[in-house]
Amino acid sequence: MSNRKIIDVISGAHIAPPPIWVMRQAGRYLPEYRELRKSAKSFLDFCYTPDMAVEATLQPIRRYNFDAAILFSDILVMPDALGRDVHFVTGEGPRMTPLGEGDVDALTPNNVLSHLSPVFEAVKRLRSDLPDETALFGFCGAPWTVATYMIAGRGTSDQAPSRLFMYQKPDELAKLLDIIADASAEYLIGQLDAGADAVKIFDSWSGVLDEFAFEANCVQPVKRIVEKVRSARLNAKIIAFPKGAGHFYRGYKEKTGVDMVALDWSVPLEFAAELQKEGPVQGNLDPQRVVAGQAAIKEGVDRIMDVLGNGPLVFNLGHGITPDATPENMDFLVRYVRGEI
Ligand SMILES: Cc1c2[nH]c(c1CCC(=O)O)Cc1[nH]c(c(CCC(=O)O)c1C)Cc1[nH]c(c(CCC(=O)O)c1C)Cc1[nH]c(c(C)c1CCC(=O)O)C2
Repeated sequence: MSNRKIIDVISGAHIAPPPIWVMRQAGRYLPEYRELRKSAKSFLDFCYTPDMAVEATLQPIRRYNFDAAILFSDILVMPDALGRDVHFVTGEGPRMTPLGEGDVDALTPNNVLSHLSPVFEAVKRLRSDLPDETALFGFCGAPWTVATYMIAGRGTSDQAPSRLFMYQKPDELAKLLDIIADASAEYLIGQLDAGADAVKIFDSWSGVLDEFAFEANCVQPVKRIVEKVRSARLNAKIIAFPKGAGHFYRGYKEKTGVDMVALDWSVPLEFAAELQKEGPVQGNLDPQRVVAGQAAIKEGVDRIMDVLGNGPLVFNLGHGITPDATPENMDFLVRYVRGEI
């Protein structure tokens, strides 16, 4: 047993009430985040300034004493470190020049660790600033999800440009996924060495692929990262979030080798209970319930706890909290899950 509950659950323990943290727990629903954000030149500057990244990470811990803090950063620091021109347009999202002819070969994987050294500095400071019982998570994007932004140059609703790229340039895609996977493994090892207790791989766009493409573009690259990280750091705790994987959640833990799988809110609870027999699960409240208010939160939490509460569970939302959720509703969620109200 460790003194960090979430780490015990990731190792397979059942803890009641379940430990809780929330995807995007540092973010625009918090007034103190919006205030801090104003002082940053750009979103990437925010991520690369350890003082700011540390402060943003700690804000939700001060308010809600979550059982885990997640490093404040973004999955798109990876294409930035690989030499693409990443920027964030306020109110719209990330932008970069779509990959063109020869661009994959021109990526700069050897620069990644030095480019991302401010992130390691933030992790180091966080581990010493956080309460001892609060776990610290590092993270990266999964290769497929990161690749979708690099190929399209922006977020799209169905990743049609990346699916087309996959059929037209399969070798180019395979090369790209390998480059991102290897750089991401190094990046996660760096975060673990700086003090992260566990790392999470976000595959937010795994739900747009057929069974063959899911296996090749989501399962295999995540497995590659897990193997590389574990060959360097045997006991690394690794979580993955293959959002929208649906049926493909079955067996995902075993195939990739991760310790815990995060579930989106579309996963039926009875199916989630079967997945929980494969190992610990995290999830999966619809974030809109935290916008809607107390009745919606109670109903959703009760349903999850009825079905998943007797096994290894980390309570979380099924995706990130949205900016229109209120800090008061978040407070209610945390206290309700902890049985304080
Ligand atoms: C796909 C993805 C991205 N980033 C991330 C993912 C995977 C998880 C998911 O699916 O949500 C991951 C991410 N992004 C952010 C974190 C920080 C840690 C935390 O969860 O609190 C994490 C873990 C901060 C952020 N990343 C971003 C913000 C908002 C930007 C701002 O504050 O100006 C935050 C707090 C920007 C971002 N970053 C990304 C997009 C599409 C956007 C724009 C959409 C939006 O604005 O919500 C890419």
